[in-house]
Amino acid sequence: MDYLNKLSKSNGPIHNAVDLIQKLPITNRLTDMYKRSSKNELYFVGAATFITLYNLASFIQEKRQKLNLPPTVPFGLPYLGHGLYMLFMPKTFLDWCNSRYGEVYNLKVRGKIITVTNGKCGEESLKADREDLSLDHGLVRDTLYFQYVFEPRILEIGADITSVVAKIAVANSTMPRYVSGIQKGLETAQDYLLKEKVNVLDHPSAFFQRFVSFMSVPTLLGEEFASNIEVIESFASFTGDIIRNIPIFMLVPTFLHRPLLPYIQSPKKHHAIMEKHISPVVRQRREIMRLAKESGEDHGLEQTFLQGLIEYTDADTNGYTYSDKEVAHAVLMLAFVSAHTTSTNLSYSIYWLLARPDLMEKMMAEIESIAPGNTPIDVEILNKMTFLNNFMREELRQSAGNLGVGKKAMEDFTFSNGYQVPKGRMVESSTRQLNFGTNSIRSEVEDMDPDMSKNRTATTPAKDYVSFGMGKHLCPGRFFATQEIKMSLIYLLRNFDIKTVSGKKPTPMRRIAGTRMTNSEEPLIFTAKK
Ligand code: HEM
Repeated sequence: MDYLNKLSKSNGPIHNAVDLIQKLPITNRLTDMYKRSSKNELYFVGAATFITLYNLASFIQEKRQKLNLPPTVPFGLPYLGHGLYMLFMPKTFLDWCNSRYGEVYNLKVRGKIITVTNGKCGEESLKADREDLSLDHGLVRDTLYFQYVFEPRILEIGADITSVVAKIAVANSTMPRYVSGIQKGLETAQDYLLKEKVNVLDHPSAFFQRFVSFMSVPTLLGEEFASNIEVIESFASFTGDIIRNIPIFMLVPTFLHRPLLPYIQSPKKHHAIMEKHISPVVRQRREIMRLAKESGEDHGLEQTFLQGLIEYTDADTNGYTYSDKEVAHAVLMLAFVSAHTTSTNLSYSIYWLLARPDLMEKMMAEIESIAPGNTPIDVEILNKMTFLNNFMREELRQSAGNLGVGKKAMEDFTFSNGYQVPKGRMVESSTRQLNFGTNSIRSEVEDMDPDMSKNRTATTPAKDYVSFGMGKHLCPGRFFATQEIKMSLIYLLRNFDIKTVSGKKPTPMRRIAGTRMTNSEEPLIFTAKK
C-alpha cells in the first residue's frame, strides 16, 4: 500500500514521468499534428505505424534466430506479404526473386514465412530424406489436412508403406502384365462414360478422374472390382473431395476446423465404401493365404497393389501388418497418389492436343503408322512411339507448378550453400524453374515443343525434368501412370473425334492460387468415329 501511495503522490515517479513526456518537444508536435489532422489522415498514419512496427517485429524475430537464415524478400503488407505478387504475376515475380536472391530465400504468404528453393537447393529439397524435409508433414498435413481424414497410425506409416509397395507392385518390369488390364479398363470406361455416339462432357475433370479409375481400380486392386461402380467412383472422387475443403480450411482458424468437420467432410463416406467392399476381399484372400501356407503351397493370388498392402509386414514394428480395415483405408492413400495425378495429366494431354492442331496431326500420324485400326497395344508398340513419348515428357514438364512439392522442415535444415531453415518451416521448390531454367521461358501455348525431349524417356528423371520428383522419393508410380496415359490417348484418339463445345482452342492448363496448375474445365464433345 505504501508503495502505491508513493507512486500516486503529486511528486511521485508516475507524475514526474508524465511531466517529462509533456515537456518533450516531440509531444507538442504530435499533439499539434493530431489537432490539425482529419480523421482519414489519422487512419492513414495509424495504419502506416502498425505496418512499420509489424515488419520491424518480424525482422527482429528473424535476426534473433541463431541460424544462417536465407534472405527474406522485403514486403510491405503485413498479412498478405508477397501474396498479391504470387497471385497476379507469379512468373515475373519468382524470376525476379530467383535472380536477385539466389537459390534459397524467404517469402511471406498469408501470414506465414515460406522458404523457396530453386537451382541446386531446389534439387536438394526434392532429394531430402523424409526425416529432414517431409511432404507428409508439409503438403499432406498443412495444406490438405489429411489428419482430419486418416487415423494417426495410417498417417504415420501410410506414406512409407504405399511407397514400399508401389516400388514392387508397379515397377518398370511389371508393366507388360498391366497392358491387358488397362485395355479392359478402357473398354469398360467407354461402355459407362462414352456410350453415346455424341458425348458432351460438361465437367471434364470429373470425367477424366472416373475414366482413369476404370483402368486403375481393376489393375491395382484386382479383377473382382472391375465393375464395382461404388469403389471406382470413390477412388475417382476421393482426392477431389479433399481438395474441395482446402479453401474452407484456409479461411477458418485452425481451432475451429474440428468442430466444422461434420458439416463439410465427405471423405469419411469413402472410408465406409472401402470398408464395405475391400475389407471382405482382404479377409477372403488372407484365408486363402493361410490355407496355402498350411499346405506348403503358393497362394497363387495375383500380385496387385492391394495384394502388396495385404502382404506388407513392417520389420521395424515387430512384424506389424495392416488390419482388414486399415488395408481398406490405405487404398484411399493409393487413390490420392495415383488417380488425381494421372487424370490431370491425361486431361492436360488432351487439351494440349486440342490447343495445338499441329501436335494433334503428328500424334495421329504416329498412331496411324505404328498402331493403326484396332492393332492391340503392347509395351513394344508403346516404346516405338517416339512422338508420343516426347509429347508426354514435355506435357509433364509443362504441368509443373511455379511452386510445388511443399515439404516441412522436421529439424533445422542446412542447404549445401550454408543457408539454414528452422524446424517447422515450409520449403517449396520452384519446380517450373527447375524444369525450364526460368518460370517465364516457354510458357506460351505456342512454345510447347515435344522435340525438346530429344527422345529421353518420360519416366527418367533429370535436372531439367523433376515432374516426378528426384532422389529417393522419386515417384514409383511413374511407369504405371505414363503407360495408362499413353494407352488412353491412343484408345481415345483412335475411337473418338474430340473437340471443345465452344469450337475454340482451349487453354491447356489453369493456374490456381497463382502458382499451382490445374486442368481446364472447358466442356468437351467426344464423337464416336464408328
Ligand atoms: C502423372 C502422374 C503422377 C505424377 C505427376 C506424380 C508425381 C509425384 C511426385 C512429384 C512425387 C515426389 C514427391 C516427393 O518428392 O516426396 C511422387 C511420389 C509418389 N508417387 Fe507419384 N505421381 C504420379 C502418379 C503416381 C501413381 C500412378 C502412383 C501409384 C500407382 C504414384 C505413387 C507415388 C508414391 C507412392 C510416391 C511417394 C514416394 C516416396 O515418398 O518415396 N504416383 N509422385
